[in-house]
Amino acid sequence: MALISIEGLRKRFGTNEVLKGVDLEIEAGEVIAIIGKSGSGKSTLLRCMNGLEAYQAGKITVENAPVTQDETDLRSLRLRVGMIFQQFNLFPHLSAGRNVMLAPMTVKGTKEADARAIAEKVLARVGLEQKFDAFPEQLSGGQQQRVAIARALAMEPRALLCDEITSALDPELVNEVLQVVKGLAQDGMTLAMVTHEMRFARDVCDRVVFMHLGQVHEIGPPGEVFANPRTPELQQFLGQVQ
Ligand SMILES: Nc1ncnc2c1ncn2[C@@H]1O[C@H](COP(=O)(O)OP(=O)(O)OP(=O)(O)O)[C@@H](O)[C@H]1O
Repeated sequence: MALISIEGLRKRFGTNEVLKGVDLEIEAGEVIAIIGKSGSGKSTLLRCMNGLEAYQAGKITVENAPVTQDETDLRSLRLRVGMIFQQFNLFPHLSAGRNVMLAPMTVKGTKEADARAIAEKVLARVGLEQKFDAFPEQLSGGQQQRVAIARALAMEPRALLCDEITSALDPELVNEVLQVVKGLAQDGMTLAMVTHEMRFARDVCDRVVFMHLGQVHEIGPPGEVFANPRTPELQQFLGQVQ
């Protein structure tokens, strides 16, 4: 049984159909890179998986529970699936530690002392155990994104969805964030990443999903997808990004 299962997913904004029947199964512990041209529907696919966007047709389940816009379903989904965005979205008036503590305290009702212990643990996991009391403006972009990853981890999710999480960073800060994600992958976290980092996709991911015009156009292990693209669309895309 796949951890995340997507069947015949269709999503439109007004008359613009952005996802045109997406099928995808993600197993527990799998690391998936979602690649494709701008506008091919990558972000929309992730946002549908996390209940941030409603969809018109098809079915998404996480651990067999349907992803819908129903409040109860959404609350249970938030406990199981975390999402990290291009923008870090930290509260500027709260320390790194407090940013991390907030999620379990507000969503799960975790007591303050327990939330603090969780925050210390997850900040250590992203290499920021020294930065509990630092405010976002005192941190680099890479460090802020690592706090955002820690905040997602504080919910003890079954899967993490990452939407271009290094795209807002200066090039020299990209690697420290990717290293953290690589560590999570090695620890068995289920990950779906929309990314432009082809080397990361090749080195770390189990499978690569190439989106084109709102559909999964090619899918397979990176060794196959990058070395032997079957369609001209993927050949052209790889020619542009590599
Ligand atoms: N909230 C929205 N309202 C209307 N149209 C939207 C909305 N979000 C996305 N779209 C449209 O959906 C299409 C797919 O967008 P999406 O962001 O999923 O693509 P993408 O592959 O992630 O692209 P990028 O790499 O540029 O982020 C685009 O045509 C976009 O304009």
